[in-house]
Amino acid sequence: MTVAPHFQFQDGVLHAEDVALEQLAQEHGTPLYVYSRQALRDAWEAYRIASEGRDVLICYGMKANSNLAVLDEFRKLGSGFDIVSGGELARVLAIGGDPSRIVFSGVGKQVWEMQAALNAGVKCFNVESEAELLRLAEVADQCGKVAPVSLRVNPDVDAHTHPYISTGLKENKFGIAIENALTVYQRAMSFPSLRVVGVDCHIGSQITEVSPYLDALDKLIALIKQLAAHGIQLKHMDLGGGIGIRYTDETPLTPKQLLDEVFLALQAHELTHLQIVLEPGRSLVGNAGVLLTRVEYLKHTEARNFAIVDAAMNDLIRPTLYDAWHSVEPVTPRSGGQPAPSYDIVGPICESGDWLAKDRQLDLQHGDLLAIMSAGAYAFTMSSQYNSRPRAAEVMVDGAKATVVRPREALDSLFDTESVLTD
Ligand SMILES: Cc1ncc(COP(=O)(O)O)c(C=O)c1O
Ligand SMILES: N[C@@H](CCCC[NH3+])C(=O)O
Repeated sequence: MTVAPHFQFQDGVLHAEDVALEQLAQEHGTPLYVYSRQALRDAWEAYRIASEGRDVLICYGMKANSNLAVLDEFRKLGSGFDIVSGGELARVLAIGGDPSRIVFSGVGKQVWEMQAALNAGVKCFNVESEAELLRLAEVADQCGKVAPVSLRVNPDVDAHTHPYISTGLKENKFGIAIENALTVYQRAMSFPSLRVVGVDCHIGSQITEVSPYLDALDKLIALIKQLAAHGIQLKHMDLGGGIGIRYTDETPLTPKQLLDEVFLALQAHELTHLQIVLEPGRSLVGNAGVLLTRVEYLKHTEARNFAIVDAAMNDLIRPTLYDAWHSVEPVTPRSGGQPAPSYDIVGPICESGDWLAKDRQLDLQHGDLLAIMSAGAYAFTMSSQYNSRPRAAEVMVDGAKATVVRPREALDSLFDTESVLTD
C-alpha cells in the first residue's frame, strides 16, 4: 500500500493505474512527473458529491498544478478556476475555460492583469487591500467596465499548518482585516465602476481539521449580517481552499465534512440564498502525481549515507522549503534479508539544502528507480531551472495508456530568452 490509491504495486512493481512506472521511466527518461487521470476524477467526485443539490462553485486553485491537461480535465468535469496571475488567466483561456467561473485572487494584481481579467469577464476579483480596490475602480473605469468585487478578508484564525502556508492570521500579508471590512465595502459601493458581489477568505493550506474553517465561517457570517444591516447584500461566500491530503498518516477532513457544516450554519442563519465558492488546489491533485527519479550514485560517508538521484530541489522544492515529508517508494523493491540502511535522498544541485527526503530506510543500488509520492501539487508548478537544469517532462496516465502532456525542456530552453553579449 502507498499513500496514493492510484499508485499501487501490481506483481511486486509500482504502477500508475495500469501502467508500470519503470516502463514510463525507460520511455521518457527521469526525472519525470506522472499523473493519474482517474485520481483527478475521484478527487473531483468527492467535491461533487459533497455539493449535490446545493449552489456550490468549485474553482480549482490552479497554482497547485497548472498543466494544461490537468486544467482541461477539471474544465470537462465542470470546474471553475481560482487564478492569481495574468499567466494563470492565459492558461485557463487557452483550454477554453469559462471566464464567468474564474475568481481572481492575489495581493499584488498589476494593471495589465486587471485589464486582461476585465476583458475576459471573470466572475470576480478577490480584492485584498483598499489600495487594490482603488486601482481596480480606476482601471475598470478606464476600460469602460464594471468590475465584480469580492473582498478577501483576513479573519485572524490559526489554520494549524506550516507557518509559510498559513494565510489567515493578522501578521500574514493576505486580505483585509475583518474589523475594517465594513468600511472598505462601503467605499467599494461608492464607485460606479465596481459591483460588490461577495466575500472571500482563505486561511491556509494542508489543513487537516474542520475547526479552523468553522472559526472563519463564524466570522464571515457575522460580517455578512453586519453588511446586510447596512444595506449591502452579497451573492456568494468563498471559503478558499486548504483541505489537506495524506502525505504519511494524516486523516484530513473531507469536502463533505466541510460543506455539511457550512450548509448547517447557513441554514441556522437564514443565509441559504448565498452561493458557496471553494478554491481547492492540493486536495484535487496532490495524490494524483508522483515524481520518478533514478539513483545515480550511492555515497557512504562517516556521518551519513547518501543516495544521489537525478531529481533535485529545482524539481521538487517542498522538502527543503517547508521540511515537507514525501514518502519514497522504490518502484521495484527487493525483498532483501539484511536490515536496510538509512539514506538521505539528495539531488545533484550545489546546495546542502538540495534534499528530497532524509533518513529513509531503503535497500538501494545505483540505477534503482524511486517514486517520490504525493507530488501532484506544488511540485512541477514550483520547479525552476536552477543550476541550468531543464524542467522535467510530465506524463498523464489513463488506464493502460500514457500520454506526454508536457515534454522535457530542451537544453536550448535554458538560453533562448537572453541576448548574448559579444565585444
Ligand atoms: C487564495 C488561494 N486560494 C486557494 C488556494 C489553494 O489552496 P490549497 O491547495 O491548499 O487547497 C491557495 C493556496 O493556498 C490560495 O492562496
Ligand atoms: N506551496 C505550498 C502551498 C502554498 C499554497 C498557496 N497559497 C506547498 O507546497 O505546500
